[in-house]
Amino acid sequence: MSDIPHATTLDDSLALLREGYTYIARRCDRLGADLFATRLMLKPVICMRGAEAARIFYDGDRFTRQGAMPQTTLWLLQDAGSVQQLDGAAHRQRKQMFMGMMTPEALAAMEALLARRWREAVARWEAREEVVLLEASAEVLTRAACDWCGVPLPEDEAPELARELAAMVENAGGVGPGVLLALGLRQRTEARLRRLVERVRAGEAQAPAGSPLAVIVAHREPDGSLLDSTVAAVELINLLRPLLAVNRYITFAALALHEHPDWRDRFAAGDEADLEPFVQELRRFYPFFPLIGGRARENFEWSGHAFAEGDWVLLDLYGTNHDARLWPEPEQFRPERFRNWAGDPHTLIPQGAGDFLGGHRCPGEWITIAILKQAVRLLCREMRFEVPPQDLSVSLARMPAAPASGFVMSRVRGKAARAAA
Ligand code: HEM
Repeated sequence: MSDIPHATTLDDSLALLREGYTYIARRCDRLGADLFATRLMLKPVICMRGAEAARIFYDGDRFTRQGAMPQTTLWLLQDAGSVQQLDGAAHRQRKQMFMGMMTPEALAAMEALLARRWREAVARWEAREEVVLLEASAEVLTRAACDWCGVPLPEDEAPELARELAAMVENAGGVGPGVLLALGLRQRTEARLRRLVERVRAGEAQAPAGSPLAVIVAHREPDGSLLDSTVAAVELINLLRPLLAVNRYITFAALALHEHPDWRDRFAAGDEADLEPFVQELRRFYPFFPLIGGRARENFEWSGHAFAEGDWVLLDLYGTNHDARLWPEPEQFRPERFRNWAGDPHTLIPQGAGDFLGGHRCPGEWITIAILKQAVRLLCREMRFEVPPQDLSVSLARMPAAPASGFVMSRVRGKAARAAA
């Protein structure tokens, strides 16, 4: 690794924890390079950022996700046996299963389910003095996600499942006492979904026709076998958990609308011309996944560096979304920048880069955008609320990030209540 700059310290784990989302970009700026070598958790690693780095990392079959993340992060997020841990033809076949779920009709169905669950929740929020949007939207999304997936969820179990799924996201950073608790909760969720898969296969429970549950239960591996029931449960969680995780973007949407009331007024008036640019800017601007890890599957050269099979590499997602060469004035929230955006797959990369089927780009990107558009409509057009004094700061050292207060709303009133008043 002597051909590329090295970060100066012996091990940078503490610096990564301290600097969070800005860790890689700061060093790239300081070293004047898009890649550098360092050590994390005492292991050698190459960090890189930028559109060209994203292309190298995502296009082709150069990297595997196996052995590329701390174990606890893997267990809490994608887990063993999941699509993300597969490579080559096996990955493509499983990924096709996910992409097949993301039809325009299915996205529209999710928008409708979200609106229904949101309206029900607003009626409950009206009775409360204050509502923390980060938590409240997690529960709404859990209900909508289960509806969408075809997973039965008794009314009173939604808060508990929301807590279980949220704990997986909250603790994915892999440090702190919450990790063990989150792992325990995850085992419970996994066991519940495994039983559901087994009952559907035994004809004791119904999976709605065409639902993701029905698709996963019937999906076949390249060798023709059904998915093992544990793997099927893991892939169901790989729908439910990230669908809930969109609560962070919804909370950031509320923050952006609060801080840029001109946008809120436009959406409230029904002007949706810039709704998609607004949502894209949300995904670019606000922190979510800081980085993604991979291990080289082959020897290759890039940017004057010889990568060897087995090398551990981290790609900076947040830093690429804030790279001033790609996004002028990156620290300004400016949806206008997406008005005529050509859709380059390697520059806006909060959910990965490159191609969906050929690589590990997030299959949930379109549904995330659909949910966010609908959430902006619901926040602006279906309810009124006040934003009491609170700490809305977003620490870039905390991964995953969120406004410190979780975005507290008071005096929530829904459209129906407003019309009757
Ligand atoms: C909440 C917003 C989301 C963010 C920030 C996000 C982020 C990401 C990222 C960065 C990756 C790429 C991982 C890699 O390169 O290895 C990824 C992959 C994945 N995401 Fe998402 N995601 C989100 C929502 C979703 C949703 C809504 C779903 C499902 C409905 C989903 C399901 C998946 C799956 C299954 C993969 C693995 C894909 C593969 O390995 O081929 N994600 N996500």
